Amino acid sequence: MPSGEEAKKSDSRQCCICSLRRAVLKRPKTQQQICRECFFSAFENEIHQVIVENQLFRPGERVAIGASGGKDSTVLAYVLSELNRRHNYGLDLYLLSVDEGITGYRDDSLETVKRNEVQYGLPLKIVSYKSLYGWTMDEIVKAIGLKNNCTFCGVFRRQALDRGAALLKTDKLVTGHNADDMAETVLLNILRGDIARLSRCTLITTGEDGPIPRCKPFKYTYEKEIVIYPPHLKNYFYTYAYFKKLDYFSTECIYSPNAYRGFAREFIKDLERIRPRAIIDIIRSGENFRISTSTKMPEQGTCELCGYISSQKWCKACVLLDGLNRGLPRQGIGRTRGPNSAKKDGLKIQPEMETESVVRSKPCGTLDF
Ligand SMILES: Nc1ncnc2c1ncn2[C@@H]1O[C@H](COP(=O)(O)OP(=O)(O)OP(=O)(O)O)[C@@H](O)[C@H]1O
Repeated sequence: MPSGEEAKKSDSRQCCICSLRRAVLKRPKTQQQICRECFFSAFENEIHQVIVENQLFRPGERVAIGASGGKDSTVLAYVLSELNRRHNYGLDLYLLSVDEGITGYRDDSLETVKRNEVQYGLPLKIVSYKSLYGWTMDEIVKAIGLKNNCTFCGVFRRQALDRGAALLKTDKLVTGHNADDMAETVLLNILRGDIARLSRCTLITTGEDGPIPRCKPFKYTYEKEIVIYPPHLKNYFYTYAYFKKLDYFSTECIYSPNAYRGFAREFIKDLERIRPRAIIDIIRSGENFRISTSTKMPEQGTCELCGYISSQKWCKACVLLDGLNRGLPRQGIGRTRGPNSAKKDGLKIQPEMETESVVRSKPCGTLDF
């Protein structure tokens, strides 16, 4: 909620868009003082424009919405079903959830998605790590500990969403990644010097050469406009999810001490406080990066084991799974040697080699979307 002073200020102002109603919020993205109705229109129209200008969908397509029950994907499911109706996109929308097997977190958020299924009238499909990989995240964390578990979760989720979308026979998968997520990822890929990921992380649609294209309709949508800003940061905003009274799950993952990403996030929030455009500027910088034609890029192939897209002999999920199943849970973490490099140069992986490189690696989870 805004402080008393902020509330008083906006009480006395008229909406700068319609000049009819009282302004009830200052848009984080543009700093305009506007009324609730104009905020809804501006928020939804911007997303509609992004969808149209980038030709994200074609009439008749089946689209899976990656639904975690969290703020972004809940707002995405709501807005996309509204826009689909209003603008006759002609899409068949589905909710697709991945149950990572995190007791006390994902089981609760899945209850939210089950309610969203009824509230928005969208069919729901749930796929689980246990059924796809034979492991839950609770079991993985027992094997690897809290450090680096985000790597497993990110890699497995990516594939799980693709596999779920294939089961639903959808043409596209959309996720609720927002502008803040995008800016963070640009920054993290720069910090890691990961040219290949940097060149594709700002694309609104990725994976067109893979099993299923993925789109991010919230690419330019500020997190602060999606949901109320965390109260501990002392900055309160009435935002879309709040005004629309949407039913979402707001607890952080109990296994997410992803410190490196957390620093990037805080850095971007600090920049945004000084200059709200900073988030868009970072995304634009990412979009404008050009990789020299002489830079060697990884070639896309398929995993020898599971057939999933991979630039190595084994995809990352198979490397991680192989490590888990052989009691070497650190295999494939960071820049450790794994079956891919071992196969290439005929080396046998020694646990001590892995431990040494794990110390140098940083827990970033996956920096791809
Ligand atoms: N368990 C899941 N099942 C289905 N989709 C998921 C799941 N986890 C993440 N996603 C998809 O990936 C997007 C980004 O997820 P991430 O956890 O990085 O960010 P988030 O800001 O917490 O998103 P959200 O608020 O939607 O949970 C989500 O918006 C959603 O579309």
